[in-house]
Amino acid sequence: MLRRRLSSLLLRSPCSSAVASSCHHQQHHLLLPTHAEKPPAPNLLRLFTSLAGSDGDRPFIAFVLGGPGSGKGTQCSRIASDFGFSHVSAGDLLRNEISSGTDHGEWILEIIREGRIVPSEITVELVRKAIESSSAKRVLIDGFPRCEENRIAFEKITGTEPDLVLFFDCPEDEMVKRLLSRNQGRVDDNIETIKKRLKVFESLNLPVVEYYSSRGKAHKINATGTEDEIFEAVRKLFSTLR
Ligand SMILES: Nc1ncnc2c1ncn2[C@@H]1O[C@H](COP(=O)(O)OP(=O)(O)O)[C@@H](O)[C@H]1O
Ligand SMILES: O=c1ccn([C@@H]2O[C@H](COP(=O)(O)OP(=O)(O)O)[C@@H](O)[C@H]2O)c(=O)[nH]1
Ligand SMILES: [Mg+2]
Repeated sequence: MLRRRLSSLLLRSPCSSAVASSCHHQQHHLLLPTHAEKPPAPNLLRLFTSLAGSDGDRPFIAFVLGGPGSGKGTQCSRIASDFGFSHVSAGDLLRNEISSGTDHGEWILEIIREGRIVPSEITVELVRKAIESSSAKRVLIDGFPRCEENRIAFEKITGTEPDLVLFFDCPEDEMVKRLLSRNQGRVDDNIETIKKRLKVFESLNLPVVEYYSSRGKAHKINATGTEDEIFEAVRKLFSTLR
């Protein structure tokens, strides 16, 4: 059961109490191309070589999605240093809100502790400001949007769609193993919260990947193997940026 690949699931799990009320449940079946199966489409190559995003003034934006523990943060650091991207982690922005003692810090902490999704009003603003304050021409948005409601709010408020979506595809048991040995003292890296996060990921985040897949923007990366092996697949996809 745990060994199943999330991308091949016909998602039927019922909404759990861990699911944010603002994000509704849908059924989805992902049919994504892997990089190995399919080289980047010509329009993707054009976008890469153009440096800026399709709106001219704004940076090239890549959303980086995948389940908890799939290696988003790890791979984003490497993409950032090898390909000149700025790395915006939505989870880190939220944790900064908690540690800097903002008004809503305790509320955000409770949501993260329960594995739920922070309302778009908070995250879209944090992500938007981070993009705006970055001088980089290429930005990775790690771990956002977490649900369709996040996606729609981001696109509406910024008037922008990502140029590219990376999806790290990893079996659940591997993600659980990685999270339980992450050792960063995170309140959500315990088995109870991890189970909730996996449910939220399946029911709310995978539909976002499927949406972008249907728009020809999502690229699936096999996220099993060593960090180096995974980065090799990522590197192939991004190498036209150099
Ligand atoms: N390919 C890999 N194999 C084994 N462990 C990994 C791999 N990639 C990342 N990790 C480790 O797994 C944990 C989760 O990785 P992370 O990048 O934080 O994932 P995410 O941001 O998707 O939750 C970290 O402790 C990281 O060092
Ligand atoms: O756009 C976001 C990003 C993160 N989170 C919350 O922050 C937690 C940790 O997110 P992060 O991306 O750091 O976790 P990862 O998937 O990298 O383990 C998530 O479980 C959510 O509770 C959220 O609500 N919205
Ligand atoms: Mg992360």
